[in-house]
Amino acid sequence: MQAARPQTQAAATRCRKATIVRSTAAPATATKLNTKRSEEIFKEAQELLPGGVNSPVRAFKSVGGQPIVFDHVKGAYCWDADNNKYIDYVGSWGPAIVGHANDEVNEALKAQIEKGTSFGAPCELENVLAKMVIERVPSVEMVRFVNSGTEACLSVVRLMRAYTGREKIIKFTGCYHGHADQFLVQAGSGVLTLGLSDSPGVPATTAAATLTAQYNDIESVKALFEANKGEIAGLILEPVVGNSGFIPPTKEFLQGLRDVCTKEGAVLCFDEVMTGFRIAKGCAQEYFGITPDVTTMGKVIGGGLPVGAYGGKKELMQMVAPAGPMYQAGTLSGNPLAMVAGIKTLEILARPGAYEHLDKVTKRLISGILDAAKETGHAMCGGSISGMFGFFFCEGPVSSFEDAKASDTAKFGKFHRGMLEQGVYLAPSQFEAGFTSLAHTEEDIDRTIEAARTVLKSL
Ligand SMILES: Cc1ncc(COP(=O)(O)O)c(C=O)c1O
Ligand SMILES: N[C@H](C=O)CCC(=O)O
Repeated sequence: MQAARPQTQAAATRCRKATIVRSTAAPATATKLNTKRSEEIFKEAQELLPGGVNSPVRAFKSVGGQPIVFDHVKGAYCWDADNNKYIDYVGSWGPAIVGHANDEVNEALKAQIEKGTSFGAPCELENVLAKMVIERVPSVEMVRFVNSGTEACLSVVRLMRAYTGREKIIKFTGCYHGHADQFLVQAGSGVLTLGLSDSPGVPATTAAATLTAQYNDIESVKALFEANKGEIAGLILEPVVGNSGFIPPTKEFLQGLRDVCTKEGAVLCFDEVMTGFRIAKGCAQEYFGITPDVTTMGKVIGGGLPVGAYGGKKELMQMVAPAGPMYQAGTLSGNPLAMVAGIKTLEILARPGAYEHLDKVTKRLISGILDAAKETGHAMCGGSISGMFGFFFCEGPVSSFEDAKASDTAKFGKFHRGMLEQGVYLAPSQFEAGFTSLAHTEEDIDRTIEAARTVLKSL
């Protein structure tokens, strides 16, 4: 076991000093995993489900090899169908922030199951979770619960349009806001991982109403507002990008967006589906001190059950039916199980030391991995905020999707496979952020850093 490593200065600074050394050593495939059951199950799945999966990035297409088929999860760990155990840094793509299958969340869920799993009618649990969200998130005075992040984001765009009477929206290249038509324009996540710049089936008129700017480049945003005077309903962004890999914003960039939207009468939306309650108790908007007009949420707010939400100033939210004319509905919206899991998760996150723990373990992880890359002669840059992190195989700094594309994705693929063989489960794409949880211990982190050093040495 490696001794505890002191935390060093910001990861982003260090990565610029790393040098590229191409190694001829064999890739880290020495300890071959037994994945026989995973292979059998995935083979059958390919006959039953498109690509064998229900969401594209799970298929491991960009890192090569077969996906690991999960059997069960607990705390910071997951086990596959062949009973291999991994330290998990995907956390179901973010929701598992208090650790997988958390006992307290599970107890609350079991009690709710006895009372019913779906009502399709108002219940007090909706008020409880709404109050927790409103208390914590600076921009939210009223909230509507939906069933996914996609649903939250597409609803918010409808709201922007209903409120302003304008049609065009601005998003950033490499940002992902779910799979609704208007977002499949230079999108991140699986769209980027699979190299699909957009998708067939999206009407040209819909795509044309989505304008794209470059992240961390306020001038590219101002130019769009200038060229489309009085036509832009709103702007949506990931306040910290996780869907082109981990890319933090500058505070000046976020402030610039706030100022330009106010000046132009456009609605500013922070898509906090990934960052919400992960970056800070009051989400990224609290962390950076910039208040958007509307916010979308998902992942953590459902504590591992399918949920999404959007909220904002009362003036805007009163447009939503039945308070106002903008229609949006859902059979399972406000589902009592999802509400219960969200309430318990937010309750646990409010306890003293929760965000300090996330910040501490994640900084230790990223600084250890970057040190290992430096020692072994690999160009790598990266960083973290609270329980969200990422790294790229390139000198850096990476401040936009355009920079991220220059990273060595083939090397990432080999690194990913090597880490699996060392018992570490990372997101199967260079263009996805990583997540830690309250269940990750310093021992887990040190084991991961040691694994990274072993794999990097072999690349
Ligand atoms: C920032 C962001 N917005 C929206 C979404 C869409 O959420 P969902 O997958 O729950 O539809 C995701 C993740 O997929 C996301 O990371
Ligand atoms: N990047 C996506 C969400 O954050 C990954 C989840 C998915 O699309 O399956």
